[in-house]
Parts: sequence; structure tokens; C-alpha cells
Amino acid sequence: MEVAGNQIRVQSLAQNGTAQVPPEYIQPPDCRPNVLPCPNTLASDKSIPLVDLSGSTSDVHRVLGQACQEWGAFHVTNHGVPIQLLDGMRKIGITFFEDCPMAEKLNYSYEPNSFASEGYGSRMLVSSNDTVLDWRDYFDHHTLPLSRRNPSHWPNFPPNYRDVVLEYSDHMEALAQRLLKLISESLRLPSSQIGEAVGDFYQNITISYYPPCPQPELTLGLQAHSDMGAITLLIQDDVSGLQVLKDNEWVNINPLSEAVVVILADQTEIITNGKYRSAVHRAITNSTNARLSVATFHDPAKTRTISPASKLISDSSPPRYRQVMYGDYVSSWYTKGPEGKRNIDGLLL
Ligand SMILES: O=C(O)CCC(=O)C(=O)O
Ligand SMILES: [Fe+2]
Repeated sequence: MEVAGNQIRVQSLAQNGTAQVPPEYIQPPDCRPNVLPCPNTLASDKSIPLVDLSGSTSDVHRVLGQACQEWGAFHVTNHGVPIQLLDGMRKIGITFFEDCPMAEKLNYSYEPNSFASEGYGSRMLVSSNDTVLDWRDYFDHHTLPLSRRNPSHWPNFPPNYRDVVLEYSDHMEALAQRLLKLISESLRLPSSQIGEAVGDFYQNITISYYPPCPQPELTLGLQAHSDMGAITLLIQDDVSGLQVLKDNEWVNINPLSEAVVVILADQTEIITNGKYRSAVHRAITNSTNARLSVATFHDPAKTRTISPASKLISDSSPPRYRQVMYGDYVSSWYTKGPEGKRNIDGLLL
């Protein structure tokens, strides 16, 4: 078994051909997928809305506004990011995880003693010891601001890996800015309102790799959570696994190779004073196919203070959240662990 800093890579476990997952990966019964009789663990046949960005501005505002209000997650198409680049990103990810020898992958291991460090890892670093482990390996890249970006920390297997990540980072930043403008406009705010409240993006790109799991009914690839920053842009391969919670039901976000999944995160919920909600989502596993996703997170700087936009506050719509320094929000997230929306709920007034 190959281990880095006491951390076992899930891929090594899966390749060992184990028929039973180790106990630290077994979810408590109420968090397991597809378990009867708890109705909210069954996946529904609904699907998230699709926003076609080539539509008329008024259609885009309407469909996107409704998607943000009701789901906090939606697909976008005609988004301007070359489809070839989406495919290129999936390709370098799968090549790194599946074709790069484990010994070489481990050279890029993240720093196990610091929060959200860059590199190859398995365990999200939360302080609480009772956290069940996710059936997932990942590679996290720090891509923005430029002062955090150091491509020599990233794999160069395959040889175009770093170039693809650089190009992808720029396209995702532009798309995130465009979406925050549309989101602001859909609330009849000045288009720069949410973007200015967030400030310059801290962008991280996380490639997640979920090996086949011998007991998918007992595990989660990634436990239920809402993302802590402002907006997440995600692509996936053709294997299902991502689910979003809607009206107490888990809904599959089925793969659409040319679309980007947009997931509103907690700071956008705070800035919009809860008019738009961050989406609770999770990843489930399966016993036959490995799954890959690429999530690009856009967050405020740790020193940024986030509060509900004053234009959305009135006598009939009082502030719902306390203001928070983003760095404090992140520390509390890592101390308490994700678990649904308990972090943002801690700011409710
Ligand atoms: O793999 C996925 O589809 C979900 C990834 C995710 O939610 C995350 O990294 O925060
Ligand atoms: Fe997420």
C-alpha cells in the first residue's frame, strides 16, 4: 500500500481489489446514498435548469434568476469556453490519475498539516476526528491571483498539463466574472455589484478522481456540502455521480459534455441576502467506473468582509446574515467540517 504522510490514496485501495471498504469510509446510515426508507436519499428524475447564454439578455436574466433562486445550480451552454479546452482539461486529468505512476504522483502530495494546501491528496483537512473519509483522490491547483500561481507545483505529466491548466484558469475566470454580472443584473442590481463585493478572485482548480468503489451503497465520493466561496464552475466526464439537494431530494446532475455546471456558493448567498441560495451537493460512487470532475472555485480574499448588499435590504427585507471576514468563514468551515449548510446557517440573524 502506498501512503504519503499517513494518507492512503483511495486509488491504491481500489486497485488492491478490496471487496469491503475500510470502516473509516463507511457513512452513517442517514448519509448513505440510495437507502430506503429515507425518502431524501433517493435520486429524483428531475434535472437542473439549463441556461443558454446565447439567448436574449432578458431570457438569460429570467432563466438564470429562477435557477439561482430555486436551485443554486444550473448548466450553462454557449458559454464561450472552447469545448476543446473542456475536453483537454478532462484528458490531462484522467492521464495524470490513471497513467502517471503512483510514486511520481506522490511527489506532488499536498502538505498534510496545512489547510487547503496545493497538490495531490485524498483527505480534506478538517480538525474534527470523527469525519468519515471521502472515496476520492484529488489534485488542487492554486491559480489566482497570479502571486499564488506557480505551475512548477503542478504535474507535467502529460507534457501539456501545465499549459492546459493555465489556459483553463483564464477562461474560467472570465466566465465566472460574466456570470456574476448576469446574476447581479437578474436581481436588478448594477452589473458590477456582486463582483465588486467579492473583489479579486482567489481561484483554485480541483480535479477530483473517484475510483470504482466495491460498496457504493455505504460510501460517498464527497460528502454533502455547499461550497464556501462565491461561485464554482464544474465540468465532469461521462460518468454520473454529482447530485444536488432540491426540496429534500437528491437530484442527479447528469453529464453534459459541452456544458459547464454553475454552483452558487455561500458568499453569493450572503451578498444576495438569501435571495439566491448556495446549492448543497455531493458526489456518489459506483462499483464499475472511475469518475473525474474539475471544479474551479472563485473565492474572495481572506481579508474581505462579506455582507448582504445594501440595495437588497429594506424594511420588508431585513438583513438575514451577519457580516463575516471571509478568512474567518474558511477557518470555521475547516474546524467544523462541511456537513450541508451548517456553516452559513451559523451566520443567520
Ligand atoms: O466531483 C464533483 O462532481 C463534486 C466536486 C465538489 O463538489 C467540490 O470539489 O467541492
Ligand atoms: Fe463542492
